[in-house]
Amino acid sequence: MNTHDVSDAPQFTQLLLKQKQNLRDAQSRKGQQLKGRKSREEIILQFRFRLMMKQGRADCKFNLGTYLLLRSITPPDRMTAIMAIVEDENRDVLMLQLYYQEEENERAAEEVLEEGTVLIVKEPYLKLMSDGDHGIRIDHLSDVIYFPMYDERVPKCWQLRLAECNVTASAWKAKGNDYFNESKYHAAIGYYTKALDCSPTVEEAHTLRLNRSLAFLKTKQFDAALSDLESASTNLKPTEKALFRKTQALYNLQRYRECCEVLKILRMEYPSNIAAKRELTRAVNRLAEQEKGGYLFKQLYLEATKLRPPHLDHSTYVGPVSLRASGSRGRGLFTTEAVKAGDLLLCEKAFVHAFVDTRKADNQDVALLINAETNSITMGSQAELIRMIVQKLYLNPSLAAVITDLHHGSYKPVGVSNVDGTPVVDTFLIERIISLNCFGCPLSSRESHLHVVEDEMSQRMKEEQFHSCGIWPMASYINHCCYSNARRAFIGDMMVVRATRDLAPDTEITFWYQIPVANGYDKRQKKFQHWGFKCDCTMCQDDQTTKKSVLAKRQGLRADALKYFQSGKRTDVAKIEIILATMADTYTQPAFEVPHLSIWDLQLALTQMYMQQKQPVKVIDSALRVLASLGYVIDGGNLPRASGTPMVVKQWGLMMDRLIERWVLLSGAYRLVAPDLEAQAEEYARISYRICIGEDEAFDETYGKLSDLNARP
Ligand SMILES: C[S@@+](CC[C@H](N)C(=O)[O-])C[C@H]1O[C@@H](n2cnc3c(N)ncnc32)[C@H](O)[C@@H]1O
Repeated sequence: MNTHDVSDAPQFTQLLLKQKQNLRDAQSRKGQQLKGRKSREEIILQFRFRLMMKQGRADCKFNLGTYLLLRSITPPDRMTAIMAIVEDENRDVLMLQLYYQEEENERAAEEVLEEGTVLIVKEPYLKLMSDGDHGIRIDHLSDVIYFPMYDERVPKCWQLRLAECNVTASAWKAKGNDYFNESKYHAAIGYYTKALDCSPTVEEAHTLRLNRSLAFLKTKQFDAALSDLESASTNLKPTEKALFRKTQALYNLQRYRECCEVLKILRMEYPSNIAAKRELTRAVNRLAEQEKGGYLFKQLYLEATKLRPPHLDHSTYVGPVSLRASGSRGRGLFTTEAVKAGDLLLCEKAFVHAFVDTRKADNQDVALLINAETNSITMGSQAELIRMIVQKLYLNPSLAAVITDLHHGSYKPVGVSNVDGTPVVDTFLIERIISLNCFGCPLSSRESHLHVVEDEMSQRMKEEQFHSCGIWPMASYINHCCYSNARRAFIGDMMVVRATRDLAPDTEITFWYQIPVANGYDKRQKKFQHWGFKCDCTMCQDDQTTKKSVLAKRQGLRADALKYFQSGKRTDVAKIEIILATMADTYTQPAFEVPHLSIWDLQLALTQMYMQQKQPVKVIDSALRVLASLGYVIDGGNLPRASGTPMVVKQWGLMMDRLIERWVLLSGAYRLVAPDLEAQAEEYARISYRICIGEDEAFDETYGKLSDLNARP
């Protein structure tokens, strides 16, 4: 949804075909033995040389067997994957590539695959690389088990520090502390764990769990930190540190109510703890957002402007909606009570959000993601999104279901969630989930709205495509409908979903996966192929049942109108009016039942012309026609009218960004000829703004900045 899909671009289609051929070739080699391999020395030398030159590319893979016991014999290199040369017990060597690892600033490659690391690779895939060499590719984090050097299972010939095998718990703990102090938290966790296995005293075990919990917090393993803190305090009174760490884990797992409760205890028991006071305020704010939708949207905007990546410290609010079955559409979100146009349905924090800073010229964060099974190629940060989700689920298994429950089409996930105490994260499942549920997003909808409004006619109907993207699990349950009743907006990594119409209880909420444009039924449906459905909304049905000759006539009239617009002659206005009236006659159903998609943007441009000609009465008539063509039913807005009659939107139609500006224009035009309607039109402008941008606290600032529209020449 709003991602940069380049599946149909000829230069990328070739890439997809090549990738598919590679996969077919790989499949045909499945189970074969390696032949004609280079010598051990040659492979090591080449890798060390590569390490210096920083080169290498990947292409295809096939299955080797059940598991391999390996030891790395070179320092690691980091490219897309972390790589090193590994040997088995027979001293055969190959390149090992670990994909979807933490970033260098989170965990150095040296810490993941230090020279001498011993590991087991489950179900290894042997990959033929583009340079003709072979490598072992690991896509699933849970396919690797690392053995610390002190582990008895490490083959004798590889054990370096046999003398350490009988060390006491306190000696292991001291080693853990050393690693912790060097910020090598994963190694520290390993040593604390070893110490806990060496029959520590109750006090020792308590300290070890406390120490390990901090290392877990540092490595974002919040589940494990919590579990340590809970078992550390079963017999003993929780210490100040333990309580504080518990609040950190709970906060990061977005368990704000529990977090507040622990913080209150902490405040009571240790009143001088200043950090706890600050944290309590923060957690209370998150709870108010989570339970009541109490957001200070201006604050959110400020944060989105300053933070890079724009990952805001705010929580998710699920409004009056619930997840239910939606017939052939699978599951969907439904209203649980009546809502008004503009009401908040969801304000969701991204589960993960991969940001591409469009102001940076190098575009280094943009990558191509090719899916040979779904025939799709996207450009953006989706590959990074896979890495982020895989990591987050691997580190915090309690969060797995939030993602794995999402729609994944025909993909059959593996049936186990845990092997040998390690969580199983199926990277290919995550990839499929991203492909069907990911949203492309701007830095903020306000920012992209300003572009839309400042663009001229040629840009108006362009689908917005973004390189930043994220997963918002709750919003992912919303199905598509061209004639939708909700819209999504973004403020940094927060998605705001509001109703675009008044909705009765138990109404299914829908929004656009792709903005509906007047380019015909087939072209519209093609965009949904990727998700495997056809839209059957009233507009799509109408397009399908309208005779081809009528559609062609409509297209012809549209082309004529566009020509007159381009000429920009004042005298052509009358001709455009006639064309628009003739186009309206090609529809058999009224716009309040089936919006007239071919007309609204032309009418919009006509309103602009009337505004430039300073004809307020015409502006009012034309702007109301724009709204009517999109399905709005408005009472009391047309002229002439009896003063004092209120203007009421009886039915809301399709919500397009540019309608905000039309309402602002209407407000300005009414000021001149029907002043009692000015405020009413402005109120509708605000509601429309709130829907499209997510909030209306910055409405005055935005429309002030756009200059006084009514004063434009
Ligand atoms: C992002 S998911 C939406 C939630 C999904 N219905 C579920 O059960 O989890 C997208 C999938 O929903 C279904 N879907 C969405 N809109 C639909 C529509 N208008 N008609 C039929 N199926 C639709 C398609 O299977 C699509 O691949």
